[in-house]
This record gives sequence, C-alpha cells and structure tokens, in this order.
Amino acid sequence: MTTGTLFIVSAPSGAGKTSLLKALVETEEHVRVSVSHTTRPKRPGETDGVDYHFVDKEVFSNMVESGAFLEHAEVFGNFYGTSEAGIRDQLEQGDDVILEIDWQGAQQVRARFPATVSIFILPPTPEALRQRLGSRGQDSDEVIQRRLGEAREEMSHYPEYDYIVVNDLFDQALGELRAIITAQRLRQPSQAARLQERLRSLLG
Ligand SMILES: Nc1nc2c(ncn2[C@@H]2O[C@H](COP(=O)(O)OP(=O)(O)O)[C@@H](O)[C@H]2O)c(=O)[nH]1
Ligand SMILES: Nc1ncnc2c1ncn2[C@@H]1O[C@H](COP(=O)(O)OP(=O)(O)O)[C@@H](O)[C@H]1O
Repeated sequence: MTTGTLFIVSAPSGAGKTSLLKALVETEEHVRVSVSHTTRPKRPGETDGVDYHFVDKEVFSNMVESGAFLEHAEVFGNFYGTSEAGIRDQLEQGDDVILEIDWQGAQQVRARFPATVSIFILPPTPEALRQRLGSRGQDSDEVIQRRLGEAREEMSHYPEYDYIVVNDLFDQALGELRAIITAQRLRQPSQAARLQERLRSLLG
C-alpha cells in the first residue's frame, strides 16, 4: 500500500491557479483538490461545499479552537483554513491531494509534513495579472486593488517552493503541472509500491 502525495499550489490572486487545478482534476485520475473553509463572501457562480465551505467567523474560530485545521491563515482580511478530516483518508486511499493555499499556510503544512511537494504559479507579467483579475468580473474594484497590492508579497515567497510554473499559455502550464505530478508518482518508493507484483515476477 502506498499513500498519495500532498501537493501545495500557491499563486497571487488572478494568476490562474483555480482554473488550472479545475482542468487538472477533470482529466487526471486519483488527484483531488482539497475544499477549504473560508469566511469570505461567496462569489457569483460559486457553490458551497464545492468551491469552499463558506462559514461565518464564529464557526471558523470554533474550528480553530478545536484543532480541526491542518493550517489556517488570514488572507485579504478573510480567514481561510484546510480541515484535516478527509485529507488523511484521501491520502491513505492512495490519491494525491492538492492544497490551494497561500504562502503562510504553505509554511505551516511543510513544517508538519516535510515530504509535501509545493508549486508556485506565476503570471507572465504584472499587466496580465491585472487584466485577469479584472476579466474574471467577480470582484469589486476595491477588492481587485487590494489583491494586486498584495501580489508582490505573495510572489516574493517563490524561493520556498519546489517548482515554479509560469501560467502564460494555459495548456502549456497545465502540461507542466501534469509533468510534476507524474514525476512525483514515478519516484521510489511510490512507484515501487504500485509495481509490487511486477517486481516480484521480475526479481523472483
Ligand atoms: N492558508 C490558506 N490559504 C487559502 C486557503 N484557501 C484559499 N487560500 C488562499 O487565499 C487566497 C484568496 O483566495 P480566494 O479568495 O479564493 O481568491 P483567488 O485566489 O483570487 O481565487 C489565495 O491565495 C488562496 O490560495 C486555505 O485553506 N488556507
Ligand atoms: N493562461 C491564461 N491565459 C489567460 N487567462 C487566464 C489564464 N489562466 C487563467 N486565466 C483567467 O484568469 C482569471 C483568473 O483565474 P483564476 O483561476 O480565477 O485565478 P486564481 O484562482 O489564481 O485567482 C480567470 O478569468 C481565468 O479564466
């Protein structure tokens, strides 16, 4: 039995991480994206329990108190956290689990699980980031300005990550994400655990 790998994906708001991960799980088996809890308001088109578990501050702080979170952080004035329940089960079933979290959460998860593989997604240019945040059409000007203002701070943490993917051409970035996951699966001992029978017949 092998356990799956825990991946972290971080990026400044608008770089395209949610779109990339959505496309990734549609085509890739045995990869799941963890659904976080957040106190931020739901955007049009988002679904509770699918995009996030939308909760109020009281529920969130009760979960913090009871130790339900693997990590949690305040980002753009809202609270976000990854609940531990479920993630362990998914990993134990052999599935890879991706956490779409900010650099603060990434530091907490690495401290607890040093084998975590982390990926930072960069936009090609500052102009592209601005344009993407605007074209998503789901945030007010004030929210967009705040997110752009904090993009440099988020991006300054890139050296803490194992991989960097530039999301210029969407399909190329998606291919690079797939390559990282594939490479991780081919590593010893993950791959050897999958190949037990074959190895037995080869080695006698
Ligand atoms: N630490 C932490 N950060 C999270 C979590 N979920 C989302 N985030 C981060 O919070 C930031 C804002 O997310 P969101 O409001 O969905 O905006 P978006 O990045 O523009 O899609 C992003 O940097 C996310 O990676 C979480 O569970 N924990
Ligand atoms: N490679 C790309 N080229 C052009 N637009 C993109 C690309 N990747 C994502 N987008 C668009 O940019 C906007 C922000 O993407 P999103 O996935 O919501 O970003 P994030 O989750 O990082 O905040 C969306 O409108 C999305 O369709």
